[in-house]
Amino acid sequence: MSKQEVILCEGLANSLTHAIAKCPHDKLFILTDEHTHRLCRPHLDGIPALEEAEEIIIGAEDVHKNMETLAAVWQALSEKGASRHSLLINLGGGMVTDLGGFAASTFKRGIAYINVPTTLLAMVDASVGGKTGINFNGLKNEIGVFAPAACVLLETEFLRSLDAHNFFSGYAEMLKHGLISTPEHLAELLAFDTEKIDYALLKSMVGRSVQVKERIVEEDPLEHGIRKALNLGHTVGHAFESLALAERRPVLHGYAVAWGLVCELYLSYIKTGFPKDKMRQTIQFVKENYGSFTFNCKQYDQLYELMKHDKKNTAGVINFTLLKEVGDICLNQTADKETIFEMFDFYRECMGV
Ligand SMILES: NC(=O)c1ccc[n+]([C@@H]2O[C@H](COP(=O)([O-])OP(=O)(O)OC[C@H]3O[C@@H](n4cnc5c(N)ncnc54)[C@H](O)[C@@H]3O)[C@@H](O)[C@H]2O)c1
Ligand SMILES: O=C(O)C(=O)C[C@@H](O)[C@H](O)[C@H](O)COP(=O)(O)O
Ligand SMILES: [Zn+2]
Repeated sequence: MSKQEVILCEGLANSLTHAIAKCPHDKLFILTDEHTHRLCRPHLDGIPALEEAEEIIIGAEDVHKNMETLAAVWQALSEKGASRHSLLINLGGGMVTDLGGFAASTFKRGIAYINVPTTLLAMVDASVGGKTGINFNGLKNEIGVFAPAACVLLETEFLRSLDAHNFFSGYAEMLKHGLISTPEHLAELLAFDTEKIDYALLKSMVGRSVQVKERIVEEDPLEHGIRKALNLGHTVGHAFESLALAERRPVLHGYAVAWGLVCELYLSYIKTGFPKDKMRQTIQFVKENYGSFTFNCKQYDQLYELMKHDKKNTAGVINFTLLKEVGDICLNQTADKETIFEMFDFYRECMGV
């Protein structure tokens, strides 16, 4: 997999113009969702390289990260005359970059694409690293391919229009990066004033956070080993997200990850000796900022079944990424059903569910 260029922009117009020039193309397409078309597309007005670009607009949020939307994007590319040599710009959050990246990398066996992430989550995580795909059969990212964007342009000015829920959703993936990197990075995240956002400081933290991901992806782009660290919190988090989707009470991905981190830090504490004080400190942050996902003990089996679909699993054995310490990662950890149910009991008790 080719190395991906990730640029923390000082001026999006210049960076985008250069990025487009580096991708020879016959036709240019811009993919947005209905919100980013309204809120973010105007930031690109007046860029000469985009003058002839065709627009493709899809529905917003994860309920649209599906086959129907994917087919609609293929259809639009086909009808608007895209060729093997066309270029797609994904302007949006992780939903747009995941689905747009998958549409691009499968259309005519693959056209180039550039990601311009507009949410915190997409900037620090989704737009980088080449995981693309859609949800299918009630499961997260069940269909997809590894296919990196030619270039990822991070313009943190977009974050000024993000609502608090989507801010915290992205912040959960930053916390995950803190937990798998260094105590200093985690401490900085836990101390950040999320009520009165200092956007200059946030920009530098976005830079540090995305670097955690970049370094890991560079070492293991196809998730044979260390990339599984980026999945901390997701074995349980994706099960929460799928259950919520099935019950028509969808939750934001980062919220599911935050609650998944609570569960998987507990597993880390009992199985790999993660320090109790650091577990409590992180859980406190989650309790204060994310509320809780409600479920009862009758749903444990359903969550367990969902976890059996995790992509890290082999031969039906549920695979977790756990921690011995902040930054000390234990891959390929398993837990029996009894321990997993004990973990759910812990979650419900400490989150007051
Ligand atoms: N590929 C990966 O490595 C990876 C990593 C993490 C998450 N993901 C996926 O990313 C998706 C979540 O991404 P997300 O959190 O960005 O959600 P999203 O793309 O659904 O965006 C959330 C909402 O914010 C709106 N929005 C986007 N930019 C905005 C802006 N600047 N101002 C105001 N509103 C804006 C969107 O229109 C949407 O309504 C999930 O599907 C998740 O599975 C993928
Ligand atoms: O980039 C990765 O690798 C990750 O695991 C990042 C996650 O935050 C992200 O949610 C990813 O889409 C999960 O991938 P999946 O393989 O568990 O579907
Ligand atoms: Zn994630």
